[in-house]
Amino acid sequence: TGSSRPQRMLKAVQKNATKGDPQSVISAIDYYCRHKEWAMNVGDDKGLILDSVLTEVNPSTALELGTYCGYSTVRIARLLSPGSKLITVEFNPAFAEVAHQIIAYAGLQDKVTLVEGPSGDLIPKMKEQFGIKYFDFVFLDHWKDRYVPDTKLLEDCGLLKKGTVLLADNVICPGAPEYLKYVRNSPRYESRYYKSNLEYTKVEDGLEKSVFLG
Ligand SMILES: O=C(NCCCCCn1ccnc1)c1cc(-c2ccc(F)cc2)cc(O)c1O
Ligand SMILES: [Mg+2]
Repeated sequence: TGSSRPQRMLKAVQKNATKGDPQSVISAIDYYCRHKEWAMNVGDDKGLILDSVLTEVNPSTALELGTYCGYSTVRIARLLSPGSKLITVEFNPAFAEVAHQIIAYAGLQDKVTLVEGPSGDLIPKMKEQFGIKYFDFVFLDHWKDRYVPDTKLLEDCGLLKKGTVLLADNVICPGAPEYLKYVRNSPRYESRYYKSNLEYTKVEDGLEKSVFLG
């Protein structure tokens, strides 16, 4: 049988990027997805917003929900200070397999723990299994109808502290209307919308940044 879109993306990285150079991996994926084959990476436009929020937060422990092929995993991990850790959760084994290889190609495997499985089951195990007290930063980029239940789960499991930053992708396209209502109406969050565009297109999309107030 033929290759998958993630496998073709990996091939493009292996062909066009330099091993151990995260920026070249990011550029190779952006070029491929803009000129050859669209894919649901956060992309270069929203990626710049992700970079700026990350640099501002400078998290010691970060969580990503929705690894896909590891594009945003590489964007996040390349900006982490020495000793900081990123845990990334992927439900789809085929996606996780490609992501492992792209993260390793970028040379960032020591900063990243990729966990396969349903986020709803894994979040309650974070403290015991990964020795996490709380997360300083959470990037939500998985199933859009899981943003609210998983945010509530993170609260209930005591994984958020005063000042933890949640950054959610796709709040306009495909959209996460319940999530926007939840964080914008809750007294426990201070939210702000960063307008941008859907990766590699002219369609509007954006990121919602929500600071947990404790
Ligand atoms: O569905 C998305 N992501 C979740 C993928 C599966 C997550 C599996 N998982 C991981 C952990 N727990 C569960 C997504 C979709 C689009 C999109 C936009 C327009 C369009 F026409 C088609 C698609 C753009 C994105 O940026 C996205 O992120
Ligand atoms: Mg997304």
